[in-house]
Amino acid sequence: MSEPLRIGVAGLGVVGTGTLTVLERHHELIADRCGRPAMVTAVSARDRRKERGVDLSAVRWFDDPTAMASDPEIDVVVELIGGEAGVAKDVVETALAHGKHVVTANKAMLAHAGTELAGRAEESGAVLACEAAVCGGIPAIKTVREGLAGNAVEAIYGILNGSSNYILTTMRETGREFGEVLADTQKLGYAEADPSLDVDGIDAAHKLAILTALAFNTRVDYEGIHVEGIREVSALDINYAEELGYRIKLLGIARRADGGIEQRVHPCMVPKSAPIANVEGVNNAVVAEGDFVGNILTEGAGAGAGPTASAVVADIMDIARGTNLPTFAVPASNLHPLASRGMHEHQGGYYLRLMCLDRPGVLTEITAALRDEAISVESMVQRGRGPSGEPVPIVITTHETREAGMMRALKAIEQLDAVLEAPRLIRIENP
Ligand SMILES: NC(=O)c1ccc[n+]([C@@H]2O[C@H](COP(=O)([O-])OP(=O)(O)OC[C@H]3O[C@@H](n4cnc5c(N)ncnc54)[C@H](O)[C@@H]3O)[C@@H](O)[C@H]2O)c1
Ligand SMILES: N[C@@H](CCO)C(=O)O
Ligand code: NA
Repeated sequence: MSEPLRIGVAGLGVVGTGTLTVLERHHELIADRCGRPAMVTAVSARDRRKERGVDLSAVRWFDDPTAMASDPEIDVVVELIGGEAGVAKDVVETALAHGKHVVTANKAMLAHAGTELAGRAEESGAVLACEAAVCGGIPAIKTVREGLAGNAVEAIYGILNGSSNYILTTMRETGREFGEVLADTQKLGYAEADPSLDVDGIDAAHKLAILTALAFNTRVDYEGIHVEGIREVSALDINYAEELGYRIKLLGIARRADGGIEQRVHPCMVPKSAPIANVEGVNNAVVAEGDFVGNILTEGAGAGAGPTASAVVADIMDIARGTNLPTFAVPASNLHPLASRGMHEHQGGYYLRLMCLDRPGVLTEITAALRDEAISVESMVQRGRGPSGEPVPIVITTHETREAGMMRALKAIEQLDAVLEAPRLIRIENP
């Protein structure tokens, strides 16, 4: 058997201790599959005395993870500290500068500096691997980079944030409102330290930025993503969605379209019959559309110690086997600039919910605003009548139309005297 691969782990939180556990428990299996052992020889975290349930007696401890990243006795640095910049990025840059391979789960860092870091890895001949960064245990990166290598990818999309999916699922199942369910996510162990990263769509956008680069061989362009979260989704909209045959899901979508690639994260109404509509709770799912293979859906746990560590260890094993694949499927120097397609050019169907005074002529005013933008109504629901002066919901779905026109129509509708609250708009997606 060959020399052991020597691993330094920076960060011993949920994913770090999970990674140590997998490497310890499957020591023999990993050595058999790789033809050499993979051994953690050094670690770094903030608190040396903390009890973590893993045996650290035989490993070297570094208070400074950057010092560990330049240690000549280490072959692979596993960065599991987190954070868009700061110490995590210092660790990765230091390791790559010393020609060491890097495995990371840090989607925030890669969304902002992925192209640059992949370039540094290429220059030093090192691997920068990040399967754990995109939907934890789901092999999303391997599926696109390796399994679909012979396909042109038309689109990649999915449920990329488990906390938001849990909130939407629970709202639907219990009829509770967003604010009441939000607190539950903290107990799941899935939420980011700052839960607004989850519910405002930012975490999903971080992962989408990485997937887009992989699928389309483009530079990572987080700034080009249109991002909306789920705070505004109400129990009322979830009920209407059910009635109309849809589920509301927070999707991250990157699709080739005229003039470039559309990248967006927002709540979507998807037909209940679509496989992705039935991915519930904390689960994630990624769908890739390849020109030869068709649609591939992978579903599973996008977070948690075991699933995320499973992906970290798979990357470590690639390195142990001597596999050196580019981070984003092509060498970083060959990544194309991404021609971002603006949201105003998006074409799709829309769900609108308006809270209106129930009086003669209101519907005519609303449909006139839609007609003026050549928007064709697919269905309209107005039911019930509240106490005098109370708003009643009017729900409209439209046929496919251009977002720019829809936004103009919405502005006109919002200004009508009979429309009492800001209209709610949810895009309809037919995956
Ligand atoms: N938790 C998940 O399920 C999950 C899933 C996918 C990706 N990730 C990503 O994995 C990474 C780690 O997440 P986590 O949930 O394990 O975080 P965590 O907060 O549980 O652990 C972070 C660890 O980093 C250490 N750390 C912080 N600052 C440090 C410093 N200056 N020097 C040395 N160590 C330091 C902490 O002591 C802690 O051990 C993040 O990038 C996160 O986005 C996590
Ligand atoms: N906060 C993330 C964790 C995994 O990236 C989620 O809820 O999916
Ligand atoms: Na993954």
